[in-house]
Amino acid sequence: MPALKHWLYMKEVLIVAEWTALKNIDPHCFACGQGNAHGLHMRFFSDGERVRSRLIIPGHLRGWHTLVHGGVLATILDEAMSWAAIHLTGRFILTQEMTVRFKKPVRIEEEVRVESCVAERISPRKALLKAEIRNSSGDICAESSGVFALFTAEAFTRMNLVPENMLDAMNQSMWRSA
Ligand SMILES: CCCCCCCC/C=C\CCCCCCCC(=O)SCCNC(=O)CCNC(=O)[C@H](O)C(C)(C)COP(=O)(O)OP(=O)(O)OC[C@H]1O[C@@H](n2cnc3c(N)ncnc32)[C@H](O)[C@@H]1OP(=O)(O)O
Repeated sequence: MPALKHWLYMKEVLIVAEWTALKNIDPHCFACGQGNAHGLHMRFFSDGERVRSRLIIPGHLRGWHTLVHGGVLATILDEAMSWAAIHLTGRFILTQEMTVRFKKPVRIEEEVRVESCVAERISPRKALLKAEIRNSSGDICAESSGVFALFTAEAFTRMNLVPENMLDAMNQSMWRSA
């Protein structure tokens, strides 16, 4: 897949940052699983400092009338922070806590973009992540911050949350691009 290009100007030197598609090995996740019939089918890209995705939120995920349900926006933010935590720290993760600020309504069937980054590596086992959702006009509609627990493969294995074969597949491929 051709990489998207993001142009950054720093100290008058033009740097081209490649946005690389990130590999997903779990087809069932509600947010990113490509095989989940009821899911959001999010795909992620990273330039090495940020992670981003864009999607159109389907009509069955509405709250009031044509507005996207706030819990769905929280899921999108959680997922974006999770992928940033995984791919930018190189660890397995669990969301430990998150805060969401809903700033503007988002409409169903409208394209939104979400972008996330690591704000602070609090300790070897914790990171603070941030994410924001923008509508098609570029307005920030929702933003979040969250504390993520970071696990080595060995520590994540001890948590016994993911079957061993899946853990192996993740371990072999999670930090490679698609
Ligand atoms: C995920 C990997 C994916 C790989 C990806 C491949 C490609 C991508 C594909 C697909 C991506 C999908 C991405 C989806 C992501 C979605 C995110 C979610 O929805 S996560 C679900 C919601 N969150 C929870 O369910 C957390 C529930 N909470 C907890 O489990 C605990 O609160 C926890 C672990 C976060 C903190 O535990 P405490 O509050 O008890 O903290 P303390 O007292 O420090 O720890 C107690 C003991 O727990 C272990 N422990 C805790 N944190 C640890 C850490 N960071 N490392 C190692 N061990 C740890 C240690 O044994 C520790 O004992 P000692 O302190 O060592 O004596």
